[in-house]
Amino acid sequence: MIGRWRVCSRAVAPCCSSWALYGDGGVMVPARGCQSASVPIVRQGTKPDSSLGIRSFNEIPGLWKNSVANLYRFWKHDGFRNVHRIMLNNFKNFGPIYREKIGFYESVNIIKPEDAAILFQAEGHYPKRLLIEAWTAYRDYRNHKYGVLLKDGEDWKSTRLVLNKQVIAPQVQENFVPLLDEVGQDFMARIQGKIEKSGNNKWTVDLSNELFKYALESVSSVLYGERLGLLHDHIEPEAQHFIDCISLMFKSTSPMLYIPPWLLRRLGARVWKDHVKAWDGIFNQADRCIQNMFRRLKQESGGEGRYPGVLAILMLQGTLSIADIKASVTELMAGGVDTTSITLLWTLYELARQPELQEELRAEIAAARAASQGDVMEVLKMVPLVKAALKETLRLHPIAVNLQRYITEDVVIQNYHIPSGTLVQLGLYAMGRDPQVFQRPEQYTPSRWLQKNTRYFRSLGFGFGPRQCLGRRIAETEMQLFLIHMLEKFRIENQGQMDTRSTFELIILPEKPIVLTIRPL
Ligand code: HEM
Repeated sequence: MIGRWRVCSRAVAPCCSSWALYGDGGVMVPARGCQSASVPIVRQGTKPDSSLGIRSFNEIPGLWKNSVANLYRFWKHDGFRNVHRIMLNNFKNFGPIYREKIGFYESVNIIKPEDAAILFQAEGHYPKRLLIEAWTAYRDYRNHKYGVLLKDGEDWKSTRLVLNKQVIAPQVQENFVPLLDEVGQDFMARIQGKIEKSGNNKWTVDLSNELFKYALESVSSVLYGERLGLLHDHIEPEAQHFIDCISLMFKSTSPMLYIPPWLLRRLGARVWKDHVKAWDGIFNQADRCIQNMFRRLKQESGGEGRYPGVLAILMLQGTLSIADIKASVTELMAGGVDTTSITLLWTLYELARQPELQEELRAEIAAARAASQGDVMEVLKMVPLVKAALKETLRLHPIAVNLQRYITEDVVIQNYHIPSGTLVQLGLYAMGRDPQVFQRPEQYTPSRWLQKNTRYFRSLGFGFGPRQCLGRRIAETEMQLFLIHMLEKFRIENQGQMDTRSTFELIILPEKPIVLTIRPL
């Protein structure tokens, strides 16, 4: 105890709150004990003690005193689409911690890995992100249940624990691999077909819509154990509509982070109407897939040993209610499209700029193929550079601009007292580009992740702890298989494009189309 404050140097390793660890920083199932480490955390107390030199919450630099003026300034600088660049600037201006209030959105923002460690240590047993009111408002409006993404407290935890076992536990990967590998191979056959059709031995294209289809086909095959057929030339209009709705859902969310959805709804604002239209499309398509699945389950007596998909397993298991399963499966489907496809697009963009890196990756993949004698699971264990490339993409082009938690205890970060209940955000985009955290951050260098001691609270693209990305296992497997197949068959070239800027539409995506040329090896 120091004064009224207790300083605790408990573990800030990637494991806390009595959950056991799965993979890279993943904390998934209840377990005993916690690892040890050394970051001091103020655990209790109501007021900062100036005799310790700890500065008060109100001394944190930033723009938080006039939230309406801040909203106006933010809107004038096209902030809705520039959140990531504004954060980067704020860290340059205010230093490694700043406080902000824009409209009704109030936060403390941090950038250092060691501060991220303190943040996640203080996330409590039921980690909570910023509630995206637009998403809950839609569900309340249409009377839909909340799924794992939006649930809270014990309700979230019990659902998440059931889902973890089917979606993210290491042992489920072998169920997914044959399905995802098949989708990967079909995608490559599709590219080959396009190249042949072009008549000049190459295909020059903005791949984004193709990648959306690849991602939806992949996630659906895992969720429903069945192919949607999106990699054919003619796809069902509902499937394309679903893809368009996901983009619209993300795009229409970002203004509603700062302006309450109930107000926009009352004003009959376009953004609210678009948002409803988008979620309606998402829920309708997910419902169609779920209904098909029900029908199939009733008709089929036995699955001849074939993996039936996450949805069927959850239904047969009967631990969650049908309404809960539907809500979470819809969210998994919605979360599984733009995230992986945009990450793959950025990866191809970076690889197109570095032909020699493509060769290095090809050599690694060829060696893994030769050593694994046709076993895809084995190949996946032998491609560290492929995995590092995806990490590097998420460093420079993270899907989420920040990671957020409402802290459940008082902490001291950068010598400022932050009271329990505050929304603290780790600037993921800004951290990835901070030269004090990553040497030569502007360079795409996957091998940096192969060096020892580079990972301490730095590789956080999928979040951290028990509330990290639930779809991580699917996403990683899907993206690794994609790169393996792609690099085995094709060379990726760019069109001499200058740097492509990114824009914020709740997730970070390229501002303009990325046009690539794909040639057979
Ligand atoms: C490159 C791909 C992806 C990235 C970078 C990504 C990133 C993230 C991040 C940063 C979070 C918040 C984690 C936190 O707060 O600690 C998250 C949550 C989530 N993601 Fe992903 N994601 C990806 C793919 C997917 C896929 C493929 C799915 C579905 C199959 C998915 C489903 C979810 C769900 C359901 C949550 C909420 C989990 C919860 O609240 O318990 N994500 N994701």
